[in-house]
Amino acid sequence: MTQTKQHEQDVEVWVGKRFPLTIRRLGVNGHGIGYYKHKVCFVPGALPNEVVVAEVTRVLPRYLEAKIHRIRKKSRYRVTPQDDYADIAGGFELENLAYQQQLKFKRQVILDSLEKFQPYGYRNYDVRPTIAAPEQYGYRNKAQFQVRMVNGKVAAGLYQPNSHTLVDMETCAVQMPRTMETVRAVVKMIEDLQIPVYDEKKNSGIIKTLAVRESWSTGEVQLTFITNSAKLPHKRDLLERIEKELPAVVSVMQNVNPGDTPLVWGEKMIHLAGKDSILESLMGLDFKLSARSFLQLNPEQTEVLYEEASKALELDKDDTLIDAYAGIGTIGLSLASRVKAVRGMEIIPEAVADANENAKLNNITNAKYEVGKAEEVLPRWQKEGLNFDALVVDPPRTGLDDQLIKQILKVKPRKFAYVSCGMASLARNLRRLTSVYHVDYIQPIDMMPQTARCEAVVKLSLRK
Ligand SMILES: C[S@@+](CC[C@H](N)C(=O)[O-])C[C@H]1O[C@@H](n2cnc3c(N)ncnc32)[C@H](O)[C@@H]1O
Repeated sequence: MTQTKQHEQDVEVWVGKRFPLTIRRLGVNGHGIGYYKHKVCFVPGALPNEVVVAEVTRVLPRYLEAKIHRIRKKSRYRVTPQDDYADIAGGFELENLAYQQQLKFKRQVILDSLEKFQPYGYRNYDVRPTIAAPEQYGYRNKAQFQVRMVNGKVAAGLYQPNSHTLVDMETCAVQMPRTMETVRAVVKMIEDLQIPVYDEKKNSGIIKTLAVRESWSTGEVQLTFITNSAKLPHKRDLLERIEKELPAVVSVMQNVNPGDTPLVWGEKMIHLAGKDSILESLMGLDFKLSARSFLQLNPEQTEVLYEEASKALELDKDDTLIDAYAGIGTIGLSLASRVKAVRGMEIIPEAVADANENAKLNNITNAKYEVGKAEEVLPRWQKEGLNFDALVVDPPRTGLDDQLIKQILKVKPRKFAYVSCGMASLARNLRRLTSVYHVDYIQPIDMMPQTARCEAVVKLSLRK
């Protein structure tokens, strides 16, 4: 195409322009994708095979973003979302799509990532059908909502996609009901007591975020105020009301995270009232859970995920298992009775303290956790003479660190399960891992219905 033609096409598109668009497929973020004059156009909420009238919301050099102005031809898989704001707030991209199709989409995301990164032999991988979640709503154990003033009132919720416009969420159907009841009650208390909430433009005010986590097994709730400073005005009145009005809240914490930072959590924790943790039970074990520690968001499906990790490892009594990126030790501890020893590492100190305490709590004497980066701790353990046969890794969405991959390729543990929540990083990591390992299968598991997020367990074995 000549430069002049390209230019003519660009000026033909502007914010607000409307045109009919056929949706060809869903992108990794769950947004509908169509092509307007050969340019990719992302339309949140639009489904494959639909024809919509799209209204452009953003023009970028390589693609367009648009919203649905009207649906001309509806997908037969379109369903009515339970949340009014499903199309407004970010994070519920698939709420319009029938659940069976959501499961297919999640498997397809894996296939697309493999196609993009092309790890060795990828065309022959056994990518299994996605395991469905038992509950498609009401499963999520943690609400982490920003708190701001919206139209003169205290609001708590999620941002609109690509913006800092907060959607005040009075309900949220994917959340466990008690997490939402707690958020709304606390919003009212903040409003009544006139506690200043954060203003990012002025970097003023105190309460930035509310994090509410509920234990699936015990019903205990932990409430954390994430604040702009260690000061919390009207603290005594606030804690009194929480105690009186919210009996399920057994732990109240404050996390201090000053300034306008992209990170939600800061380093400093202050214990405000009750216990400093809540108790969760998974796989027949009890787990103490601190506010900053990671726990899977769908506890019921977590048991399925860990069972899949266990299947992929095929452990036996003489194995030493490394639980890398361990969180509070849920994977390693749930497998400890099947092996000789478990060693694990994790970067959040409170999580490691929880993991070691959780071992004691469950009378597990063959498991030990350490604070540190997997890529640094593992080589040290090697130098100290630790031999291991089995490895489970469960990294954040960014995937495995390069140094860790190098180490794994050197040590070559026989049994290796990769639990992944980032399909692009998984496919990228497999490119390197497959120089030594064979991908026996990839098992997708739906941990987060209504969202585009995918989780998978990969069974790897040494190449012959
Ligand atoms: C996806 S979570 C998995 C936690 C745990 N396996 C579970 O199932 O609950 C990833 C964990 O890795 C930790 N982490 C992040 N980077 C790390 C690193 N370089 N080394 C060790 N742990 C890390 C995070 O703090 C987080 O707890």
